[in-house]
Amino acid sequence: MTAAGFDGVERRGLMFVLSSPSGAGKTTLSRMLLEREPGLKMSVSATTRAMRPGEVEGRDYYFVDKPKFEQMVEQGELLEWATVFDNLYGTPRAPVEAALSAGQDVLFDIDWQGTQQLHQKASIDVVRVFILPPSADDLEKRLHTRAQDSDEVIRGRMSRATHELSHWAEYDYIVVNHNVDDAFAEVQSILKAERLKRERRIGLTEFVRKLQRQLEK
Ligand SMILES: Nc1nc2c(ncn2[C@@H]2O[C@H](COP(=O)(O)OP(=O)(O)O)[C@@H](O)[C@H]2O)c(=O)[nH]1
Ligand SMILES: Nc1ncnc2c1ncn2[C@@H]1O[C@H](COP(=O)(O)OP(=O)(O)O)[C@@H](O)[C@H]1O
Repeated sequence: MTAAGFDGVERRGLMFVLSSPSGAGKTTLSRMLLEREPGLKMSVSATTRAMRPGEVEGRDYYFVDKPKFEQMVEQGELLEWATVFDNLYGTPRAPVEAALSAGQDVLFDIDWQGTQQLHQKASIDVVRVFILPPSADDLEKRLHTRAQDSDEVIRGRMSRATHELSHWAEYDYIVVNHNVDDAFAEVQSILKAERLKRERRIGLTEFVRKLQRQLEK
């Protein structure tokens, strides 16, 4: 699980989690991060929910039926899984392990239940970021603007938002998504700072020893 940083110091890969009430902007911010941050790979979840217009199999989700999802659970293929809005969602284990061992960081768009499970399994490698909408009105407007869910589904998502929101204090960082560029800059700063943390940079001892030898000459 190692990656060379830009300064050549080897470090462990990290698991970068974005959670929020539905519609607060996780998907938007994830796409921006993936475009601009080399070395970051998206964990594509499996879900039993229906595909939305514009979604692509294998890019947004692996769309599976319930028996297939249950089989994945039984065979230990999921790193974590949970029921959200009456559908099942889970993180396939193999791609995450492969990315981390190839020295990549992995980005997760998962809910608080999945975040808790990941944190129990790999706490020091998990960075948890919670995205808040500026107001309930903005959240509702964003769900309508996205225009991908029926009014009934949007009502369900709004009522679940209160529940998702109640878990905000379990996260390491909180970003309020007023303006997408500002929110993105904040999320990107968190990733950059976390990549520099001493305890992840397992190559530091060797690097500093080398510096000391150079100074002693
Ligand atoms: N625990 C868990 N939650 C997931 C996973 N994939 C997606 N979710 C969460 O499921 C919720 C619903 O996702 P989705 O149906 O795509 O709607 P969205 O909230 O508008 O993005 C969101 O809170 C996601 O973060 C997963 O693999 N595990
Ligand atoms: N800062 C923002 N201001 C206005 N609209 C936004 C902002 N961030 C995201 N949106 C829009 O809100 C809708 C929901 O965002 P999305 O990223 O799909 O949320 P989530 O993945 O959290 O459900 C999308 O139409 C997106 O373009």
